[in-house]
Amino acid sequence: MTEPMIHTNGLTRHFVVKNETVTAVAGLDLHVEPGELVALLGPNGAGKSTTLRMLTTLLAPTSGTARVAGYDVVTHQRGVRSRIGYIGQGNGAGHSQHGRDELVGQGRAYGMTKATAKARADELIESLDLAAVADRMVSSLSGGQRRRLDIAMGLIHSPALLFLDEPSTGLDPQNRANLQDHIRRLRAEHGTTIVLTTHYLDEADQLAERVIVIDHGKLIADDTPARLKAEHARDRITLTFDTAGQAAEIVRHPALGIVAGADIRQAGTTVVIDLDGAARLAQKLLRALDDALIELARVEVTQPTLDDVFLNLTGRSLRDETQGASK
Ligand SMILES: Nc1ncnc2c1ncn2[C@@H]1O[C@H](COP(=O)(O)OP(=O)(O)OP(=O)(O)O)[C@@H](O)[C@H]1O
Repeated sequence: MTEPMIHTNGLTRHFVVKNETVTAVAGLDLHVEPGELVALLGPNGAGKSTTLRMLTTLLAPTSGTARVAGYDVVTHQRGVRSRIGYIGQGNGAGHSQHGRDELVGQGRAYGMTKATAKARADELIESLDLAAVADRMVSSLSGGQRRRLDIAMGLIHSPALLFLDEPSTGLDPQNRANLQDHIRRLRAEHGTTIVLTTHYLDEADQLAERVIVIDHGKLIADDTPARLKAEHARDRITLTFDTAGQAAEIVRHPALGIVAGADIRQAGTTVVIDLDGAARLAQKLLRALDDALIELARVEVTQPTLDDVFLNLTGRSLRDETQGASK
């Protein structure tokens, strides 16, 4: 049996701020297998970065244990560091050098020979699409190019496990999509285990095979995006009427018997119906409403998002809390 890439037991970190104890991470049990692409998702202050900093040996746990890439993060820090890459928030390549030189320098810092470091830098420049800019000053690169160079820096020593702390924050949608493609390719070509933190619900949904949702330092859900949505959220049919009075009438109308078992509520001029299998039932419902001569202003059928999952698990929206960060 192969050893898991990450295994934590009751991982906990407190900070003492002005005589008050802040629990940033509260007893996390995590398990990541080699080759997985996992997203840690949670609102601001949930404990994502603190978790990553403990897993990468940058911060000691207050209690609990963590084994990463075969080593204990407290007793074998060097072992962990030799096998992982870590791209923190806004760190990485310096400004005053050429990208290629930064990469070779980083390789040398890991004890690689000059020739090996150069060959590896060439390989990463190629695979992260940096050929056109690798010989420019780092300070002249765009945000997306900088992020890709940061990732190349984290990969110079061919780590088995790569941690990315909010890789897409600050990038425009096009650069985010491009970066996500590169992350997928890295995994496909090299089998690198990737653990990333993100505020972006769609990023976690599209990119990760497994999403670990953290809130107040605790794990609140851990599964594939599809299963999280199937288990913790339902499809939604939203009916909009011209007046709130019409909407109130519809809530009690027999035509809604079609969606018996659904969670039905009125909000102003809309009637929101949460149920499983909305696509199938929406058609029947519309036919029944039509037969009853009920006029609709608008109909919308939507699939649940990871935000719905978070909302159902915590009663709060992740979207509201992360608005500032998503701009
Ligand atoms: N060095 C520190 N000293 C005191 N408190 C800290 C420290 N680092 C983190 N915290 C607190 O621990 C909690 C978790 O912070 P952390 O940065 O891990 O969250 P996060 O999920 O990464 O948030 P974000 O998405 O905003 O980066 C927060 O309440 C934060 O204020």
